[in-house]
Amino acid sequence: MEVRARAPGKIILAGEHAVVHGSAAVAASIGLYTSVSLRLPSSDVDNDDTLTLHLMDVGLEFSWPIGRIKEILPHSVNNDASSPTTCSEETIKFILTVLEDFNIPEANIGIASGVVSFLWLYTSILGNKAAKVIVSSELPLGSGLGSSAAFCVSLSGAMLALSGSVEVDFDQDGWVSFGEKAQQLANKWAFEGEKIIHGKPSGIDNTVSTFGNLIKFKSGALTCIKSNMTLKMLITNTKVGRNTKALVASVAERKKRHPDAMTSVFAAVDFISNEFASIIQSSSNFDDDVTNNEQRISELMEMNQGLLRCMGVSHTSIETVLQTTAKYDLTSKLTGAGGGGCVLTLLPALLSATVIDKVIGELEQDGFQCLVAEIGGNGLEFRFDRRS
Ligand SMILES: Nc1ncnc2c1ncn2[C@@H]1O[C@H](COP(=O)(O)OP(=O)(O)O)[C@@H](O)[C@H]1O
Ligand SMILES: C[C@@](O)(CCOP(=O)(O)O)CC(=O)O
Ligand SMILES: [Mg+2]
Repeated sequence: MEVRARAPGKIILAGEHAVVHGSAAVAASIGLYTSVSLRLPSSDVDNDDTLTLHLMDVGLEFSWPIGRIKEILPHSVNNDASSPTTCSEETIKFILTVLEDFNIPEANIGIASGVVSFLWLYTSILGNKAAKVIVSSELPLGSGLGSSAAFCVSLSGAMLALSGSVEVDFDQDGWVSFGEKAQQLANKWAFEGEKIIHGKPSGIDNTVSTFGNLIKFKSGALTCIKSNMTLKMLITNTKVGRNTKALVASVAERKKRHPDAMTSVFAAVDFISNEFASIIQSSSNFDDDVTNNEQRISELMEMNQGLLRCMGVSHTSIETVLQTTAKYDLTSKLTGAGGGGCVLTLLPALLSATVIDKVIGELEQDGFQCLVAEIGGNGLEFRFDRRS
């Protein structure tokens, strides 16, 4: 039996980092997906009693005899897919030492936390069944577009679909969404996976990846944003690698050193995100309103970027993108954890295609990679392959 699941990446329009400290943030799913194929052996011939994980994006394959899985993660014998649990620091460290056997190349060392996350989710949701799992993604990894959340959400979705603990319709054709209860459970499990990769995630990335669309998120609570404003954002990948866990920890350290100043910074971000959400929610399609709203959004993005600088998460590559887009009177801000990664540039509705092509040309000349992605599409979906 084979199930496939896919979950989208995201952009954070306002409020990254501050959201970890209780401020509001606004995010949207994007039309780039991480996909998982999960196959349980259907016959004894198929069953070689191993759990295999193939990570296509980094060309790595991991395999464990089921007996070894029971030794490493004994909770797999008594797993309970319906109650998400946190992997302890001790267990994370232990699994990381077990992964040393695989000699993961230094360039891909960040992948180890993704593998720990996989093992935790798998053994918690499906116990110690043999299986072959393949993951591939359209998202750049470690670039601020939420690949870690899309990884955890798509894995949780595929695992839950075969766990017997949520209701799924095996007879539907094509990609289908889970029901509300299954979505909630997949989101909770994905959050547990994100904790292993991010350390202290806010939960915004897994939530927007699970439910899709445009959301406002504050202190774990989600508000769906209904908007008829066509928001067009250019996404520029600086291709400077960074790690969300380290950046989130560096902001927490800065908060410890300057609690009052940082609390004020986070409070300012809260106002920015709330205003951002209310502009896109209330917008009309009259040309004057669109231009006026775009100007307000552009100013909020500029202020948010300034505050992200105060948090210490900008980077020279990000500042270069900002300077290039400013030459064309366009406003940009980093998205996600910063420190490199991706930058968003607001593309006003009346901006000509010629100008857009020129900006993209100049950014690509500097060695950056530009993406134009659909904003606010579907969240987690699954499909069954009946041939297997
Ligand atoms: N397709 C994938 N294959 C393997 N690991 C992945 C994949 N997508 C995400 N990951 C895990 O997530 C990590 C990147 O997460 P993170 O630093 O939060 O950046 P972002 O979420 O912005 O892409 C990777 O180092 C890896 O552990
Ligand atoms: C910095 C943060 O706000 C977003 C991180 O996003 P990403 O992993 O860089 O895609 C952290 C979080 O909210 O968990
Ligand atoms: Mg991430």
